[in-house]
Amino acid sequence: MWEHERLVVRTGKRSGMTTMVALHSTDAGPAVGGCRMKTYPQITDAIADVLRLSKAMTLKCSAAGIPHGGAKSVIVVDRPVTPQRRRDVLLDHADLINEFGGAYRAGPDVGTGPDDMLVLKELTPYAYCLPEEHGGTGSSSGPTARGVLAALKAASQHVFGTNGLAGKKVVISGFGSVGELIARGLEGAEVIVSDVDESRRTDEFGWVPPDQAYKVKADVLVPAAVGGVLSPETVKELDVRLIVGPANNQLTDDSVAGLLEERGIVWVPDHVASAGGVIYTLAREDDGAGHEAALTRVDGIEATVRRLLTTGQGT
Ligand SMILES: NC(=O)c1ccc[n+]([C@@H]2O[C@H](COP(=O)([O-])OP(=O)(O)OC[C@H]3O[C@@H](n4cnc5c(N)ncnc54)[C@H](O)[C@@H]3O)[C@@H](O)[C@H]2O)c1
Repeated sequence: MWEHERLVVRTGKRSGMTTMVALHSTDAGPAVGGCRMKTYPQITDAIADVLRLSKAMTLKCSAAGIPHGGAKSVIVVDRPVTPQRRRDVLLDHADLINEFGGAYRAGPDVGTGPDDMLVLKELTPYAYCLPEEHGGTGSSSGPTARGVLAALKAASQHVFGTNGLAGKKVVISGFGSVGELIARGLEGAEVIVSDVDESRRTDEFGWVPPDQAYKVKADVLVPAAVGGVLSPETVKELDVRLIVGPANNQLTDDSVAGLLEERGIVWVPDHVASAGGVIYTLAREDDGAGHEAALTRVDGIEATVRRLLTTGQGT
């Protein structure tokens, strides 16, 4: 069933590349979401991705109690992206954002960062997370990781009866900017990391090849790479008791939540665990909160997860 307010796909006049915005809902307020720059096998895969991700943003804002709806945008990488072409496609994308008249406000996502937001800002006021030297809050990876650690705190109390994960074995799939910060924040835990990029391997933490990350016997699994990693097939092979991570849209479909429950595996939905970045950014950039006050809001994810796990109600 179609449940989105709007989907607009455009061919950029400067770059010739395809960019799109999916507006899932503005019921709670103007929609926010990241701008993803990625290669897809087919254009229909990009459309499916932007639709799924925009819906997840509505859930994320709602669970975090943020007065915004959900949206997302995608820039489809279908040719080599030279610096000039990157700039051109970002300016094309800014034109598209402006078509929404403020109903969609974009931040960075996979494949984009604060410098890209600075380019958007040349043509649209609706861009978050500019570099700090340009008055923005920069990368949201730190607050996102902090939110996942807050979620892990509540969930470890619920599952293991422990205040933290000291002595527990934790596998992190995706040793990128958020995964690395989570690894460093897990005091006293045995941390095993995994990444498709071998160059991310470090002696600081244990290592498993990416195709083994969802099969290793451990206490906790942290999906911190891509979505669609929890499927009926992968769930059968899991040997963990708890899953909490930042990757968006971890389930291949909603029925997988039931399969995890049947196997006695506690899963904290990604729209709850990954909300630290958006909570922090909006607190600072829209509400004018200071750094510490914004982090206190991010830490509220711990109480949200505790409520979710004890009563089934996240908000
Ligand atoms: N950065 C944020 O503030 C934020 C906020 C909310 C959600 N997320 C989500 O969290 C996840 C991680 O974000 P990030 O900012 O750290 O991204 P990132 O690009 O810095 O890191 C992702 C890492 O995953 C690796 N990877 C890709 N495919 C993989 C696979 N199949 N198996 C194992 N590793 C794989 C990449 O090589 C990379 O090192 C993403 O799904 C992102 O959408 C991030």
